[in-house]
This record gives sequence, C-alpha cells and structure tokens, in this order.
Amino acid sequence: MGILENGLARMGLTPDAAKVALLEKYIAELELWNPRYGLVNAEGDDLIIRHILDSLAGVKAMQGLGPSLVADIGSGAGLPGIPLAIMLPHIRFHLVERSGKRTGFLRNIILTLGLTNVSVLEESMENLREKYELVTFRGFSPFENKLIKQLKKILCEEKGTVLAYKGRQKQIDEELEALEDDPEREISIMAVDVPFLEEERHLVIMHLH
Ligand SMILES: C[S@@+](CC[C@H](N)C(=O)[O-])C[C@H]1O[C@@H](n2cnc3c(N)ncnc32)[C@H](O)[C@@H]1O
Repeated sequence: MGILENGLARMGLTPDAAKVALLEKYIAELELWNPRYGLVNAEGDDLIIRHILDSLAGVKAMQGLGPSLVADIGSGAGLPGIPLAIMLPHIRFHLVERSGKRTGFLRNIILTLGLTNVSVLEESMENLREKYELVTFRGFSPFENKLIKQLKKILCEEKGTVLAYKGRQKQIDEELEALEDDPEREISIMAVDVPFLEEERHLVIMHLH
C-alpha cells in the first residue's frame, strides 16, 4: 500500500477508488508544475504527508460542521481546498487566491480533475462580496484583529464558522491571547494526528458573530 492510501486508512478515511485516483492525479500535477510555479515546498512522500494528508485532517471536522458553501482563503496551490473538495463532493468550494500565477494552476487543476464543485476566485479576500457558511485557511495568516473583522464581513450572520489549520498549541495561544475580547466568539481547538508527521497540528474552529 502506498503512503497516500496508508495515511488515509490511518485517518479512518475510506474514499472510493475514484477519489483516490483524483488525489493521485492532483499530487502528480503538483509534482509536474512545482518546479515552474513554486507551489509547495516539498516533494515525493513529504509532499503527500505535509500537504495532502495534512489537508485531509480537516475532513471529519468539515463533515461535522456540514456547510454547503466554503471559501478556502489564500488557497495557493489549492490547499486544503482541493483535497477537501475531492473527498466532499457534495460541498461547494470557492478557492480564493490573489496571485494570478496560482489561480492559473488552480483553473487547470479543476479542468484536469473534472471537479464540478470547485470555483476559483482571483481576488483578495478583502474584495469578496459573497457570504460563506464556512471559511478555511492554512498558512494564510495568524489570527489578528484585522483578519477577524474581515472574516466577519464574509461569514453568514447565522451560521458563520472558521476552520483554521494551525501548528503548535503555544503559537495558537499567543495569537488568540492577542485578540480583542469578543463575547460572541466561540473557539474550540482540536489536536489532529497527521500520519507519518512528527509535528504538532491543530484545527481551530471559531464561531463568529
Ligand atoms: C503561504 S501561502 C499558503 C497557501 C496554501 N493555503 C497552503 O497551505 O499551502 C498563502 C497564500 O495566500 C495568498 N494570499 C495572501 N494574501 C491574500 C489575500 N488578502 N487574499 C487572497 N489571497 C491571499 C498568497 O498569494 C498565497 O498563495
């Protein structure tokens, strides 16, 4: 069994063969275009662990939250948006990325993989007009007051949640402590185990409004 399927099994994820094939195709495209586009800072098994399995660590949380429309902000090469969209085809994803070079790659990926639940928005998040039930981000920005204000503008008032992929607990605590008090904010932090990765990873789920 390859590292991808082994990792999926360790995470308790059981995608059908078609989804595994799409994940493999995405990995192949990342490997192919990485030298020219500088998309991710890893290759081979390291790429699968640090980017694909890491992104998939949010699948179960997403299933629990049950959104119908998600914005993946600062999506870069489509992380975590593309792996999540492959695993959760009933959810629509907007990949928000301001770099034209990266959105070029993303548009190509969507066509190559035939993903019908994913759109690319070549925008700064500050310019978004749509409202989202859920916003994901990974490696995009620390939690800061300015970011929280911006997130509130694009989250649905009734049901607006952020799912942020984060590393060390200590770093998360520092970021959260520096935020202005907000009695409406509810935060839960989940430690996640990314297979074959000996580093701390957490998902921060933040309900705003
Ligand atoms: C460090 S990369 C992370 C990419 C990806 N999420 C990942 O985990 O590999 C941050 C990305 O956010 C994009 N970005 C930065 N500020 C942005 C903004 N205000 N709106 C949209 N995208 C932005 C950058 O162009 C870059 O591709």
